[in-house]
Amino acid sequence: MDFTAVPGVLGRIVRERAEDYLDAEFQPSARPRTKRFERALRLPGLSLIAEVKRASPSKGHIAALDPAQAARSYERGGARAVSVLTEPRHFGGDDQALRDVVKAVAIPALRKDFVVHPAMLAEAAQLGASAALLMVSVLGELTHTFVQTAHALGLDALVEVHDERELDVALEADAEILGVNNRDLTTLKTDLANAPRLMRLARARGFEGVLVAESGYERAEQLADVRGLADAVLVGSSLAAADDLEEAARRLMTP
Ligand SMILES: O=P(O)(O)OC[C@@H](O)[C@@H](O)c1c[nH]c2ccccc12
Repeated sequence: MDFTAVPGVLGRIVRERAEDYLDAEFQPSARPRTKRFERALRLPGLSLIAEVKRASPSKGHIAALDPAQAARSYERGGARAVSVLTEPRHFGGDDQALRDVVKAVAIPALRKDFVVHPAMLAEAAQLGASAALLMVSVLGELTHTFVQTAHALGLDALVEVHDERELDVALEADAEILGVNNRDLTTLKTDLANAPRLMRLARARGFEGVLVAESGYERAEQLADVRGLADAVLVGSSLAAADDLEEAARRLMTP
């Protein structure tokens, strides 16, 4: 795969990840799909996917979280799933964080990384994740193949889009769980109107799967626009930076 055309900050990260996995071998081990992640998001009301995020390109250092402790706090605060960043250079993640979280909580875990190689999906399954993030901005027309690979490994795939063109690709790829990112990962600018707009468009085009609004949420009032539209919301920085993660999760989700 060639990622020279991926622009901005995203391009840099993706090329680094491609280099990391240059010699990786993909050894598929088929597993039945449990759809644990998908089912958690489909529970009545707006589901919270809370993210273990220690740093980011837009915020720099966020918090020196202990992943297991953080995930337990999120779970007590009502989170229905936990997202764990495993990207090491810009997000302070690692594989051990995911392993620790899976052991610590009963709710399903999402591997959050810049997936550029199928070996990263096999790894996600091995580490105990129930789902993996797939970004259309990175995978383009290969998204379909990666969705199929994730499913064959027993994983749910959260297919992320940021604009209308990417939405078309995701729908063509038979995504079952669609994430709309409010943040443009090439410029790091966030616009909270983006997720509601593209989620409405997805429904208008006949998408019947699960919808996830991603990024930039800091206060309960900001969720008004996605209630009744999204099945779930993915929140990282504002929760991770809080003194009391459990309380922050609960407060954010209380309308
Ligand atoms: O920290 P925030 O603004 O609450 O955002 C969380 C999550 O949506 C964000 O971390 C994210 C969304 N898509 C990604 C892709 C790669 C890395 C990170 C992300």
